[in-house]
Amino acid sequence: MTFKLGLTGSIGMGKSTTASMFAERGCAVWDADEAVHRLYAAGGAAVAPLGARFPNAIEKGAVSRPALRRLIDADPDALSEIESIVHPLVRNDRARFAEETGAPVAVFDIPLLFETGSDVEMDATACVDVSRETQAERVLARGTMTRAQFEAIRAKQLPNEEKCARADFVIDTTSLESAARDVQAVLDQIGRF
Ligand SMILES: CC(C)(COP(=O)(O)OP(=O)(O)OC[C@H]1O[C@@H](n2cnc3c(N)ncnc32)[C@H](O)[C@@H]1O)[C@@H](O)C(=O)NCCC(=O)NCCS
Ligand SMILES: Nc1ncnc2c1ncn2[C@@H]1O[C@H](COP(=O)(O)OP(=O)(O)OP(=O)(O)O)[C@@H](O)[C@H]1O
Repeated sequence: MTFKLGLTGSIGMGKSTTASMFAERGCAVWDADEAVHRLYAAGGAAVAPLGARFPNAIEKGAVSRPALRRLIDADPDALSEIESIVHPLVRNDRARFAEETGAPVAVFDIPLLFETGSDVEMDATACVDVSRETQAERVLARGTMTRAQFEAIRAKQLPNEEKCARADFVIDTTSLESAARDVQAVLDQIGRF
């Protein structure tokens, strides 16, 4: 049986970088954001059910995120309806991946692991952690969002201290060395390799 490790942490705290370190050590990796992009793309499993409820959200056979944003701006309750359609599809995608991978350990990179209650499906959970200053520097250095947008996304997520307190393992992403050391410690504890 594949051991399921849920990996989470606030925006820009190093989930993807840490997930790659697990992959380099033989783990299979599944990424929730990537799964949503796949489900929304033309031919993806979210297109028909979202289109049935929100016909305006479909453009060129795919789910349009700007269109969804406009719907949510007009009616904030739409978000929970969208989530009630999308989350079960994400959960199916994840379950299929867990069944099909032959890897001893599968890592599930899920930004909203605790917020969505997905942690209960995991055998263990890990949270990445770095100082707020470093987090802000790294996110803003990407140049993809303003400080206000960053703060707004952070405000929607559980505080990272809370995520780390709930997680079985904490991975310090202050440097690549500290993260690699903690990743190896997690794998040693899991004991599947
Ligand atoms: C409402 C939607 C359409 C808005 O999409 P959109 O990409 O425009 O906004 P979103 O809030 O997702 O992100 C805004 C910007 O911030 C970035 N961002 C948002 N959250 C994060 C995060 N945790 N880490 C990094 N970047 C983030 C996005 O890349 C984007 O550039 C979208 O969030 C959605 O479809 N949500 C329902 C599905 C869902 O719950 N997904 C979560 C994973 S299960
Ligand atoms: N251990 C580390 N040491 C040094 N830099 C790191 C480390 N981990 C991540 N970074 C840097 O921090 C930035 C954010 O990392 P990454 O993309 O892995 O975070 P994330 O949590 O997946 O982000 P998001 O929440 O936006 O998906 C990147 O520029 C990355 O190179």
